[in-house]
Amino acid sequence: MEIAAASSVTVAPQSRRLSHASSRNIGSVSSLRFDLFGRNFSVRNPSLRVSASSMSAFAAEKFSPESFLDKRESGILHFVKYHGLGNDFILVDNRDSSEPKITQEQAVRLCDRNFGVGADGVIFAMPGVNGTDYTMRIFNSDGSEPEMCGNGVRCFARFIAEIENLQGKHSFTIHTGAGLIIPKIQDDGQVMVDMGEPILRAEDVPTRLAGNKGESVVAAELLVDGVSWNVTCVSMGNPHCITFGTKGGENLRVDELKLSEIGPKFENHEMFPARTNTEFVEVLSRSHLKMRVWERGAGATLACGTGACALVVAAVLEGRTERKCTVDLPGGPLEIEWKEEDNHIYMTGPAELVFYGSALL
Ligand SMILES: N[C@@H](CCC[C@H](N)C(=O)O)C(=O)O
Repeated sequence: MEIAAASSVTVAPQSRRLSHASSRNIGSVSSLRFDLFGRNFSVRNPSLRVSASSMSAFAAEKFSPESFLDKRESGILHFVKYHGLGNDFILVDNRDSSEPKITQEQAVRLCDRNFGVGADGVIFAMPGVNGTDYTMRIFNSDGSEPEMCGNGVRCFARFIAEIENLQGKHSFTIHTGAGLIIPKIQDDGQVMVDMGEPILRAEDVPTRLAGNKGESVVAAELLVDGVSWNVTCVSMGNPHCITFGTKGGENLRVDELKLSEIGPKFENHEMFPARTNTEFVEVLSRSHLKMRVWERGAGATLACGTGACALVVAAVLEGRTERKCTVDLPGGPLEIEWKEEDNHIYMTGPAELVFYGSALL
């Protein structure tokens, strides 16, 4: 049985128990809606029996993902949490507006793993522009706004399929800060994304390191805390600094890295005017790489899709691998191919729904 309780239901703020002057037992419920401090709340499967006094009790509409997302109470954000290989996001249905439903400060609070929902970022599904189906915007967990997110766009595709109630194979055109991105949901649920072309011109990455291969920065020297690292700089719309190790040093063993010490030094290095994401990479074979990432605005994450694409480009430019590679990230593998015929990078990997929720703003 589902019950929607109108505003005449009162809740004792401290005990959080329904209070009632005179009561009429209306049985056990599987879903309850009520007002608290002027806000509407939903409780599924409440372990209580509800008594109604002067209130009017009536059957609510069925509690389903669609009706859940359609509610627009002020002060409450309905969201769906997804992850792509452990890189996790709060997805917001923003299809009715080109302004994000929450501020960057609110995103920081929601992403907090102790005081909020917990996520690496918040992603907004917005109306398309210039003939595209949708626009994707994202706030990092520190509130900054990146141009693009690879794992996020796979989650975005699954989210759209969910809220548009689409089944099976689907493809969308998505406008992002990195231009047009086209994800395709495959039969097995994995998402293949045309991530477009890499940007290599130093100024456009952006990096202040001087181009050493034409205008690109490939296997160049970057001094970090007195240590000389070998870096290649690639933008996938967002900036990446890729390193396979120190100058003249051994191949990196990424498990041995002190990522939280070294990561912020790359992220905030003066050579990166827009800060940078950094991928530390170990070459396992000419088609198999292993990486750990320190993300701009989010720190150590379990996966970075744009990072995996950028590092395959770097590995090819440095002559370390073929153009098609499996990249092992802490959260699992991604398949990446940098195609010669169109210069586009294709990324294939999973995106999983974790839970639906509502958060107080
Ligand atoms: N994890 C993402 C990248 C998210 C944006 C990044 N932190 C930035 O600031 O550029 C991915 O999967 O690509």
